[in-house]
Amino acid sequence: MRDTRVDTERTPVRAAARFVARHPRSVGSAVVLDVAVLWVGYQTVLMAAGIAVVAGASWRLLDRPTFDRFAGRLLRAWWRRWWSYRRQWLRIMTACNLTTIDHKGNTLTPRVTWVKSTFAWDTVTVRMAKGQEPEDFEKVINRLANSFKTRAANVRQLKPGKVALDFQRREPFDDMFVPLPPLAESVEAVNLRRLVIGRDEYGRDFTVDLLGRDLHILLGGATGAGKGSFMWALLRALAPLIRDGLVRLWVIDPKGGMEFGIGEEMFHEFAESDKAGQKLIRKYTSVLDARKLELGRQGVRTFTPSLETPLELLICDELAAMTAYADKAIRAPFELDLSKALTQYRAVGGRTVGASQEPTKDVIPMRGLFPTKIALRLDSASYVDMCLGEGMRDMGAFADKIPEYLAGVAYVKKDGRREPLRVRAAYTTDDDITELVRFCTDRGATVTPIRREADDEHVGQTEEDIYSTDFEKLEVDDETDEVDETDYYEGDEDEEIA
Ligand SMILES: Nc1ncnc2c1ncn2[C@@H]1O[C@H](COP(=O)(O)OP(=O)(O)OP(=O)(O)O)[C@@H](O)[C@H]1O
Repeated sequence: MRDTRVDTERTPVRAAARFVARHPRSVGSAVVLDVAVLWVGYQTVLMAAGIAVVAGASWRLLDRPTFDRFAGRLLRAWWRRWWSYRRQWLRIMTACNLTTIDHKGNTLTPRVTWVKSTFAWDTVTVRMAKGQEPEDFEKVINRLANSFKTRAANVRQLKPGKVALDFQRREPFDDMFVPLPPLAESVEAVNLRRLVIGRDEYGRDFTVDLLGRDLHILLGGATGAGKGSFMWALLRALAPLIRDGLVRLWVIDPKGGMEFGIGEEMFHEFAESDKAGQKLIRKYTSVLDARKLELGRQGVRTFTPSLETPLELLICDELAAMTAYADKAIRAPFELDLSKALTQYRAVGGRTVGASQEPTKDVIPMRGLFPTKIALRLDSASYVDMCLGEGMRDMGAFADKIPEYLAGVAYVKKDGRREPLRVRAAYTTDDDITELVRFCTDRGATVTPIRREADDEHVGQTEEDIYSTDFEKLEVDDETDEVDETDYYEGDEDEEIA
């Protein structure tokens, strides 16, 4: 049986030309090295190589994530391409029945064209042999994973004739304990630009920047994936500011308060039904509209949380219950208000965290407005790009491959960063939540249970009224309401401080 990847009538020159064409970088590096040896002598080249190795090793030791981002993954991809994949390729392809025979009886073998490597996963791009289809690889995917000694593997068709094989080499969170950071005692100990809520795959703190990059956060995850752990870890990181009235929580838990009912006392507003949630967000937007007008009048352009203008954090646990499954009369105004919350309150301290089991466009039409997206374990591969953005799964965000036992593990995509990052949130138990609530309310409860109020401004309205919500008019209305709103909130804060 002959290997026909190279022509039967190959000459050394043709073989060499083909090799150069197929491996331009490796051949280029070898040529540069040879020229350098001839030019400056091998001692100098050896010394330069030694310095480069020591510098690289020190960089890796001091800051592994940046080393990995800029150099490590290239070196690893190059090494793994040669050592792990190409070296044993023919043997494993043959053993897994992934070769075909052409009309002349020649054996055709799939060919590795590219290898990409992240901290935990390798992606091997393969040109299939004639007569193959992606299903041929799918059928033997576990055999491939075992042959290459990887934990898991996965096949994707990239385009006709090409597939990507993803191999998971390691699972950093198997051995990494993610501790719950201790409660900060004072406001001064909290940095809103670095709220620690977990660890990343390198063992670094995973932080959220509520003043800059992470204005609004969308969490996508199947049931039990651990969405709650991200939200509670964030609240825990904000604890002293919540206690002192510098952060106010507006929480919508439309599934009857299953997730957040336990923390009701520490919330400024709490809604545990879709109807109450819609009222809550309406109130939220009117408060921030009023603030926008007021700060605009004063010419204030940079937001600093204060007792007069606290950071207003809106949390919605199951967005789908508000945007997809609620009555149209609730859904339509909620979507308008949520879109407004995501686009208009950056400079006046409005922040939003939303969670959903189905991060599809139908369910969350405004998902593109969340600058930070976190994909926990998802039910389907197609949800990954829907949650994190186009092409993120190809870049290594295999959220659909996160095993159930790794609750709280997720891929994060932040605006301005190309690659997804794998992280795990610290887990907040019910006892930790009780401690948190006690801590945040020891100077007086902050909750104003909106759901118990009977002032539903939509009661008696027709669907048409609600659809014709006019934001310009709303702003005028807000101006009229402004004094009431401000009085109402300042009163609340004063009580808390006293
Ligand atoms: N960060 C974490 N670390 C370890 N275990 C976790 C973590 N987060 C969640 N878990 C485990 O997973 C379980 C489910 O978590 P959680 O209720 O937060 O999921 P969820 O995504 O909010 O689910 P649902 O959508 O059904 O509310 C928890 O009871 C806990 O045992």
